[in-house]
Amino acid sequence: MKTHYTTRYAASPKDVKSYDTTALRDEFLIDNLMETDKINLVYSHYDRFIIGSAVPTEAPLKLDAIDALKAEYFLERRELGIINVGETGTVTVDGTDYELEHKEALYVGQGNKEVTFSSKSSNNPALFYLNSTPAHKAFPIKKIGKNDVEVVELGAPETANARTLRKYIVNSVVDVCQLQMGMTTIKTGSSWNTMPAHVHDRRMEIYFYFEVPSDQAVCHFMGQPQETRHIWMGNNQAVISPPWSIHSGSGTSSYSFVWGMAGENLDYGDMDHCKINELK
Ligand SMILES: O=C[C@H](O)[C@@H](O)CC(=O)C(=O)O
Ligand SMILES: [Zn+2]
Repeated sequence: MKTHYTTRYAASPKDVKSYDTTALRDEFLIDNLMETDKINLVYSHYDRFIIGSAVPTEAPLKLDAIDALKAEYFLERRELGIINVGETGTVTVDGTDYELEHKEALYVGQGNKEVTFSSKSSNNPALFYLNSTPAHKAFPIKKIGKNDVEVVELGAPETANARTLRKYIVNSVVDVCQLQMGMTTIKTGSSWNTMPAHVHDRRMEIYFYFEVPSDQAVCHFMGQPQETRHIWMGNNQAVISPPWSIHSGSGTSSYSFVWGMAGENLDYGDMDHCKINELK
């Protein structure tokens, strides 16, 4: 079995105030993604969101039903979003192949029994980033190519937050139960994502940072708006944002990240914005 998983529990903001660097990283940082020939998953108790990666080289990798699900197969009561941030690869769902090029996505609805991942070239593998949430309705599988995404330009160079946001898995593009996923790329010369910061107490969120140069980093900010903490992050690392937490980062270079969320509603724009000069 090549599907590995660890569990993360939910934390109270009262407790998180007293966390030191190690405790904060142990609880919220995910730093074992994109290991080759493995499917690595984190089962979070926030909205029972699963974060993971699949990097097949020579042999395909099969998504197993991890014990935490107590299900016959992984998608028995779940839906899955996949974004390929590597080279061309194929996701096979119950015998049907879906080829995903760099930055293409696939939505796989509840009830599909077998999901496997393979790469076109074992030397330049696909890097499949995975987000999965509980689902109570079976929606059709849909591939989201580069031209299917909704593109939004945000920010400005003067405020160092000029960025392009691409909505891949949102309910105006694909029918979903509760999963939302997209990708944001910071423009050269800008550093901030999600500034002004926001919270959405109805939904948790995961940021997966990639395209971070190996000698650079992103300083990710979390916590209640008047009680923030930071986590320094490198390439191919993800961070869990509890519903009560801001999620915003500033990089030492340009970078990209995949955002994924789930919870009470499917309204992407439902955010409570924080005043920048009131953050603490
Ligand atoms: O709830 C929405 C999410 O936090 C992200 O989509 C925000 C983001 O990518 C950005 O502003 O740069
Ligand atoms: Zn958000």
